[in-house]
Amino acid sequence: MPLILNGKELSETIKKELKLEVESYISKGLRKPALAVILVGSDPASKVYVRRKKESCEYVGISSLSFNLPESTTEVELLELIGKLNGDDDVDGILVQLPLPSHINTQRVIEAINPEKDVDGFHPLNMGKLATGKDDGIIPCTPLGIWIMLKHYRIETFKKDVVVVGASNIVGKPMSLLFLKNEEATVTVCHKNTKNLKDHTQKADILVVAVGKPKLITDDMVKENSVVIDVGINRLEDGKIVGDVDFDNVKDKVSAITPVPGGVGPMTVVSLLINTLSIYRKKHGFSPHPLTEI
Ligand SMILES: Nc1nc(=O)c2c([nH]1)NC[C@@H]1CN(c3ccc(C(=O)N[C@@H](CCC(=O)O)C(=O)O)cc3)C=[N+]21
Ligand SMILES: [Mg+2]
Repeated sequence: MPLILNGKELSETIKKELKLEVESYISKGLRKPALAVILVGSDPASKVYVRRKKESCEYVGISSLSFNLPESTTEVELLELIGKLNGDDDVDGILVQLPLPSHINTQRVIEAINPEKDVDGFHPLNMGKLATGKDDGIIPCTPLGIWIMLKHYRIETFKKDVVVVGASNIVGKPMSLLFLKNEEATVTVCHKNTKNLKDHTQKADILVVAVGKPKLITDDMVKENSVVIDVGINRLEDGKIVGDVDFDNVKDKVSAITPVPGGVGPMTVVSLLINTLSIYRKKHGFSPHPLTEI
């Protein structure tokens, strides 16, 4: 059996530590950290994710301010709310749940968030800082969560051949930039126009898959004893949630693998808390959060 990278368990351990950390700020007389969560519309999956984020905030002692806006909200109304939250000194982080309804320009919304409050790290300034190796930006939650998980399990990344499948702005691109930081690993990014996916994935010491296609990755596509990180969240017709990797088919060939659910997803949520605390720490004259140090 491979090592199962248990993101659920690790996220719970980290949340307990974050709870103690927040208690220490409160006992110094500081205010509670606060995260504003904006949800536009009523997509069922988005509602589930937002609820998870809010529950996790409450557990560690971060106030979560909910803004549940109707599907009919205009872009101008959303931009006005963001402007108000940007100017509110008691709000540390702002998260706009994606995807947004199609009548709203997502990029314009992301760029309206004060980059210092951009807990998702999606603002071009934060993406640019990650791309240029500057350490004072915010790292997107899924890549940060994966990095923390790899380090926790003492999986070596230095000089490894990493293959990232999926080139999205929220996972694939920032993940590849993180592995490239300090010239840590050799990175290949594959996407829907990659000519022969298997030629690339077969060479990966660490394979990260973030596409959204059940069973995309089978045993013939992975290298023996490699590490497989599955970011996919696919809901099947029977309600079951599976990743992009055919877990049962691949598991006996690899040395470590993340399950879905219980792998990357919970690490994404815990990274949102870490990013919120990091912003709060900087605002109160502390160093960035140690878990954001790459
Ligand atoms: N602005 C923004 N930031 C995000 O970070 C963001 C977003 N929008 N939109 C949607 C995606 C998706 N995402 C997940 C978070 C947690 C789980 C998670 O906790 N998954 C659990 C449970 C899965 C389930 O039951 O649905 C697991 O994998 O074990 C999954 C996916 C954050 N996203
Ligand atoms: Mg994310």
